[in-house]
Amino acid sequence: MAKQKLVMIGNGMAGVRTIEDLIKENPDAYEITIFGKEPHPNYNRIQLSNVLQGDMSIEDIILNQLDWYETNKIQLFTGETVVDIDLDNKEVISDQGQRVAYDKLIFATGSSPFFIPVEGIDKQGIIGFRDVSDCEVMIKGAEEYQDAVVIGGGLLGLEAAKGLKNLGMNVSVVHLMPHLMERQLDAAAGAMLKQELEKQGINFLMEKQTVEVLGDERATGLRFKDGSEVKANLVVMAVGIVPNKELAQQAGIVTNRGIIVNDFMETNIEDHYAIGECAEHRGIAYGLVAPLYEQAKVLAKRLANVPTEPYEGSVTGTQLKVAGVDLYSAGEIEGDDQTKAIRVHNEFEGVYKKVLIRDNHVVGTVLYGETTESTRLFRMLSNKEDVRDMTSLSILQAAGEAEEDDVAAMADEVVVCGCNGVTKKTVVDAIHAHNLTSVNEVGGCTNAGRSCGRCKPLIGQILEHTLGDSFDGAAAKDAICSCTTLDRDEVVAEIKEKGLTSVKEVMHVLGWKNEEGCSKCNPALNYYLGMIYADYKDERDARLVNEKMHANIQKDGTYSVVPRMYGGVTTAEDLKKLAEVATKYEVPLVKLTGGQRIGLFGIKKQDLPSVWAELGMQSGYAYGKTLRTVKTCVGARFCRYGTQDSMGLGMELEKKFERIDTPHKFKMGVSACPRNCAESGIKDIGVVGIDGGWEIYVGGNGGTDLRAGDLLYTVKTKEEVMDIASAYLQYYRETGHYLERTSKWVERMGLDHIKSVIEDEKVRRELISRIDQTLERYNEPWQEAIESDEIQGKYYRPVVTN
Ligand SMILES: Cc1cc2nc3c(=O)[nH]c(=O)nc-3n(C[C@H](O)[C@H](O)[C@H](O)COP(=O)(O)OP(=O)(O)OC[C@H]3O[C@@H](n4cnc5c(N)ncnc54)[C@H](O)[C@@H]3O)c2cc1C
Ligand SMILES: NC(=O)c1ccc[n+]([C@@H]2O[C@H](COP(=O)([O-])OP(=O)(O)OC[C@H]3O[C@@H](n4cnc5c(N)ncnc54)[C@H](O)[C@@H]3O)[C@@H](O)[C@H]2O)c1
Ligand code: SF4
Ligand code: FES
Repeated sequence: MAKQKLVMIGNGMAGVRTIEDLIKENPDAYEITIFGKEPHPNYNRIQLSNVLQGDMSIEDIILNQLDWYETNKIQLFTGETVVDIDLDNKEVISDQGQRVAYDKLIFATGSSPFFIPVEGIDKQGIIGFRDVSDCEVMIKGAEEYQDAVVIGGGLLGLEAAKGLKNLGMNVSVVHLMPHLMERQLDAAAGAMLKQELEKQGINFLMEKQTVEVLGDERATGLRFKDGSEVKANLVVMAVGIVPNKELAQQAGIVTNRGIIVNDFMETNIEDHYAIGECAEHRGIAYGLVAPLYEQAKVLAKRLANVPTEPYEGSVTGTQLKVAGVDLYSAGEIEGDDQTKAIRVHNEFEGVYKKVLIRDNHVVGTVLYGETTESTRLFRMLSNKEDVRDMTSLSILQAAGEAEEDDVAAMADEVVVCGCNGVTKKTVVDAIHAHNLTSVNEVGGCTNAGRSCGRCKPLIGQILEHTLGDSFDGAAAKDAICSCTTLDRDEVVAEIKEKGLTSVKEVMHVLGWKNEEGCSKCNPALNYYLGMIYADYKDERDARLVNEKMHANIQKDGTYSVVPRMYGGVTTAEDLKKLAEVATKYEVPLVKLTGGQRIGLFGIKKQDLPSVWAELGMQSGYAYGKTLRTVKTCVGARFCRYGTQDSMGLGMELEKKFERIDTPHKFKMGVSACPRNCAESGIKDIGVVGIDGGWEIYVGGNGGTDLRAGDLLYTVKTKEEVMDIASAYLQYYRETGHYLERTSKWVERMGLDHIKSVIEDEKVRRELISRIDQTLERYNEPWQEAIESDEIQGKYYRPVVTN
């Protein structure tokens, strides 16, 4: 018997999830055709905020690669829009003139951004934030223009604003109401959010009604009802969305705000269904994936002819995906005469929690600054749990504890992944049935974690609990330490995705087993945070002892002091100072180091600040995971073989990159001819002068893992050396594992791959720009210690005991 033909209009998140579920129910039920207006396979629209913020690429957010469609024999037409439906003949008609017949038709057309109908709204430079192309326009706009305005201070507007800010624009958010996200937050939480985002450099224009877009062809600004104006060459509309219902409406299907469906996602015309944001169910068109995926399950079963419960609507919870903001909101926000509120407002710690209760049931919650209770409160809310026997404190505090501390105590029916409605039991069953050992594998099997990603740490804990020792065995190989099961890439991705900004926050949010962390993860997390955020405020206490002290501890408990001698060059003045200090403090050993400088060994901890003050020199970071030295030969200035100014280039390199944090220590060498007196062949970056230029070697190592450097490039000028060194160093910073030397990193990444990255002009420029931004954050640590009584008290004064 010929298969029935199923056509779906729209290749987005809700629609494709329906097809995935349908295939699981019955892979052979239909011959499936999908039309997608966008040129991409189905991708995770939720993560567009991360694409805009530069943390992910389009490739990273693809949910179904093209081979998924092929494997499942789905005919996919991308970049093709359905423009009409012939209901009588059951055919869809595309903008490319294609007619495709169907037995059943699904509308999965999503929504479009709402554009406020004001004068000038059709000018250039005004866009929504809905798809990949919008992201591309914004990213390009940020390269050309300075001033961006986002209209709408809701979820989408704030995520757009943060993305544009990260792209280096001046960003103002125009909001109609007195506080931000008024659909999700009350005034108190809204004010806290505004304050945090202002700290992050976003400007707010509250209670402003836009009446006109200024400018000729392109927007130059906005005018408001009160007569005031703001400059803007890029305007992002984020004032809500409108379901794409026109096609259905044209065809005679009943619509209201969206396409009206019953509890089985059926429209008023047989064999015609609607799913996702374009559908209106019991008066609601949802704009979050969790309810849409619930709808998808029901529709998939309906299409597969499998009995299903009806879809009766959803309670939704939301969070904002912006760095440094931890908020959660579900259900009612303000309450009424019948509701009682439990409220905690800790202004000192920036925490606000409100739970609304009516008739002994939680009906709403707003959390700001601390959201560990969100899953539990949401469950109480959606399950309509009776709370009459609970105290107000236990309603607030009971949440989170059991889940966090004891996965074993978590009931089977607890929803682990809110976006995808996956329970603990589903995860555990999948782990057993399919021998799953990683969070990604659980996602592949159950969908848990495949949307916003907030639940991934909890899935990790369930994996660990379920597999016990065998999980440790499977995960330990990659986990950054035994406090977590997450590996380096997962931790970095989570930090970016959730906008985590401190070591403690990472440990807390990602469910560290040991809340203080250990000596492995503390410095590693501090490094990764500093690598991700150019303006990161270093957490000194998270560092290893030598870096914390800014001096190398010796075997007898004393310290060494090794000041910078850029390029191994010193002066009589500096030598005199070193001699005076060595005499005054009775320094037991004055030694030339392997890196061409002079070290003072055996200095008492309490003498360190005064030694540094009297030397008046810069720290040589002989203790740091950073640039140590740039060894140079005398080069063309004095040596008869020298072809280049090796000392000049070496000093320039050292001055530029001193203090930059790297995954491990980093050494450079510059020799002015292939005789290589500065041992450039065994340096992390080694530069060798040749006639008319320089050779740049990378990945060399003269330590325990002896390795000769690989030739990366031959260039003509010093400027090119500086650029390549910048890009190379930054790429190592961004992809290296903490404590991985470049000799290992080059082998892991592959020299050809590194070359291809650096050769891409755009990528190279971006890497250089990021390292330049990061370099701005460093101060001279010895100077800081000299000037700060607090630092001296905390780190260098002896502890007095009575
Ligand atoms: C930046 C951003 C961040 C978000 N963050 C979150 C979040 O954190 N959490 C959350 O739950 N939700 C979030 N959302 C909302 C979530 O992405 C949507 O709810 C979800 O994508 C809706 O799925 P859908 O399939 O209904 O629509 P879509 O994913 O929009 O898919 C519809 C597809 O249909 C195509 N289409 C439309 N008309 C036609 C036609 N005539 N012919 C062919 N193709 C057509 C469209 O081009 C589109 O590709 C976010 C949305 C955005 C834009
Ligand atoms: N983190 C998330 O869950 C997330 C992130 C992004 C988008 N989304 C979804 O995407 C959809 C669109 O988001 P959204 O933020 O555009 O919609 P929204 O309706 O949630 O917020 C729009 C905001 O714009 C304000 N506004 C309306 N008219 C205005 C005007 N003329 N001037 C200034 N402000 C005005 C409103 O007061 C409101 O706060 C929603 O469904 C949302 O749930 C969710
Ligand atoms: S590397 Fe060449 S230029 Fe430099 S000191 Fe040695 S011989 Fe002279
Ligand atoms: S809660 Fe969003 S992916 Fe699991």
